[in-house]
Order: sequence, then C-alpha cells, then structure tokens
Amino acid sequence: MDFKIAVIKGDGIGHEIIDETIKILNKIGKKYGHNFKYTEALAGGAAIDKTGTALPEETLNICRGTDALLFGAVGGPKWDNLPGRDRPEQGLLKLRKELGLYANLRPAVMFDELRRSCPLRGDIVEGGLDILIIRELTGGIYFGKKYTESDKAEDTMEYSRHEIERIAHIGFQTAQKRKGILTSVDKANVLETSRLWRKTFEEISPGYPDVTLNHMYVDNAAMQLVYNPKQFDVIATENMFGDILSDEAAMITGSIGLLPSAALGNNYGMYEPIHGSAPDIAGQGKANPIAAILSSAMMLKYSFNLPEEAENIENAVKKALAKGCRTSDIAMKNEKVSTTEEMGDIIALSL
Ligand SMILES: NC(=O)c1ccc[n+]([C@@H]2O[C@H](COP(=O)([O-])OP(=O)(O)OC[C@H]3O[C@@H](n4cnc5c(N)ncnc54)[C@H](O)[C@@H]3O)[C@@H](O)[C@H]2O)c1
Ligand SMILES: CC(C)[C@H](C(=O)O)[C@@H](O)C(=O)O
Ligand SMILES: [Mg+2]
Repeated sequence: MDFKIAVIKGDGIGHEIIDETIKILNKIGKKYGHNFKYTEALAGGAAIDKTGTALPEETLNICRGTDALLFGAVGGPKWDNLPGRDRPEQGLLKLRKELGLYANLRPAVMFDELRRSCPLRGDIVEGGLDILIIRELTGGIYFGKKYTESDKAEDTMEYSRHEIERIAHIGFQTAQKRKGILTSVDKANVLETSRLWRKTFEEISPGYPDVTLNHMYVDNAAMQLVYNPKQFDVIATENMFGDILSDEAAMITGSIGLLPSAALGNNYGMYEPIHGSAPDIAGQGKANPIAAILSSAMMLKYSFNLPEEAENIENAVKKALAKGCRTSDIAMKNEKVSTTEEMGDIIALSL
C-alpha cells in the first residue's frame, strides 16, 4: 500500500534522528510491501532562516495533503532572542493548532534492558513501568491570551468544557483497554480551569463504570512519579502539566531520548519524540534516535492501522538494546557508546 508522510526534520538533532527513522521505515516498507512516500517540509528555525516564518503556508499545505506527519524537533539558541510570536517553537504550536491535534499520547515504558539507566532505586521500578500520559495539546496557557510590556507580562490559561470533555473520553477509553485506572492531574486547589477540568471528568466518569478515576494535584503527581510510579496506568492532564510530567516520566524510563509521542486529532496524526533539538549535542552523532523511531511505530499503529509492523519496530528496538547497543544518554560507565547512526543500523538489522 502507498502512504504519504510529511517529514519535518526541524532543527538541531531533528535531522539526525529523523534520518534514522526513515531508514527504519524504508526497511519495514520493503519487508511488508508498503510504499512510504516522504515529502519534506520546513518548520522552526530552519523555516525562519529560509522563509522568515516558523510555519510557512507551504508546509501546512504539504501536511494537509498527507496521511501522517513525522516531526523531529525545533528551536535553538540562534533564535532565542526573537520575539515570542516569531520563535521556532511557534511553528510547532501553530501546526498542532491548525491540524487540530488536541490529544497527545506520551507512553513512558521501561525496557527491561535499560533498568540500570533508571535513576530510581531498583525496588521502586521492579516489574517494569508502563504509564501512558495523555496531554491536552491545543488549549490551556499555551494558547490563551498573551500580553507583554516592558515591566509586565501575562499568559492566560483558558479551557472550555468541550476541550476537557474530548480529552476525558480519550482518557477513559484508553484506560478501559489497559489496567482501568485513570489519574486526572490538575491544580484544582488553586486554578479555576482545573476546577472545571475536575468537574468535567467527574461528570463523564459514570459512563465508564469499569474505569477507576482518581484525581491528583500536579505537585503531588510530580512527587508520586518518583516515589511510586507503578501506581499509574493512564494520566490525563492539561497542556503545560503534561509537558512537564512527560519529561519527568521519560527520565524514569532511562532517558528523554526514549519517549515517543502521537499527536492526534479528528483528521490528522503527527508523530514526534517528546524531546527537543538538543543544541548541546546536535551534529555530533550523540542523539538517541529511539524516541523518534518509536514515534514512527506509533504512526504505523494509529494512522496506518499496521499493528504488526509497529510491533516489529518495537521488538527491533528491544533487540538492539539487548545486543548492548547504547547511545551516550543510556550508556553506563565503561559501556561502549554507539552513535546515532550505529543505533539506527542495529535497529534496522534487528527488524
Ligand atoms: N518538540 C520540540 O520540537 C521541542 C521539545 C522540547 C524542546 N524544544 C526546543 O529544543 C531546544 C532545547 O531545549 P532543551 O534543552 O530544554 O530540551 P531538549 O529536550 O532539547 O534537551 C534537554 C537535554 O536532553 C538531552 N537530549 C534531548 N534529546 C536527546 C536525545 N534524543 N538523545 C540524547 N540526549 C537528548 C539534550 O542533550 C539536553 O541535555 C529549545 O529551543 C526548546 O524550545 C523543542
Ligand atoms: C517546544 C515546545 C513548544 C514543546 C511543548 O511545550 O509542547 C515541547 O516542549 C514538547 O514537549 O513538545
Ligand atoms: Mg516538552
């Protein structure tokens, strides 16, 4: 079958990790008889340099004409002094908003092979970890009214019932297919948006009697993630809390370079690692491509309905780790360090 994929490498390590991901997809295509057709598009700093804007109209048109999007990362020190609305990150935010990608699935799964890379005590993560964070992606403080003058600035957090309801349904339905435990994370002791969030989850809960709904304040959730992460099955939370908690969850599994994501809406799916452009290691072959490669597995599963092919990629990642392949972020002292490309090669060989 033919599948059209828009590829946005972005900035920094975005290029290196997406190149490895395409290597894997091509091999999968060959193995299963699929034809993945890629169209590259610009966003972020690279787009600013070339066109003056972080999300050119042409990029949006390319994305609207494809079956799914593969995204690397955007941003970097070169563009850090631009006014907020002109920054590379705005390209990503606008893409999410324009394509209606409101639900962001961020699975934090610990590979047995990487138990030693987890910074937590062994007994805390014994038996492994499998948490799915569902982050609301097109609302909240990221997209509320903004205001700035020389001595004062404002960001507004806004949520409508509709925005919360659609995330809640995804949270409950996802929990139904897993262990049936949904933790809604908010700050309802302080924020009006969180009180509406909690009330909405409560109202929807009776429709899912097989799911246990818990509420947790975000500060406690940050603490519980390192104290007792195994209590979590599905976490549903608003945009900024989800951004922060998913970086924390990624590190618990061993590295931020491991955590993939799917940004889903009613018409499109965009697949991106949760990490950034990592300017400190860009261009040095040090980036871990696993988060991007696992994001492509999510693409096969969610956008193309190819679960067997997706599982093949996940298993190949496990095999590469079992063979001892480690990029610098997950290598222990005295372990051989592989480059981004070597990791990609070993995963490709393991398919
Ligand atoms: N989705 C995105 O495009 C995205 C996400 C986060 C940050 N950013 C942008 O990236 C830039 C850098 O931000 P930051 O430093 O806060 O976050 P970052 O995720 O880029 O890097 C944080 C740390 O993690 C390391 N790291 C990240 N990904 C890695 C990988 N795949 N393999 C090995 N190590 C990895 C980096 O070297 C760095 O030390 C900023 O401009 C930021 O806005 C973009
Ligand atoms: C780059 C930034 C806009 C983005 C976010 O905050 O959503 C990133 O941190 C992420 O997690 O995808
Ligand atoms: Mg983030």
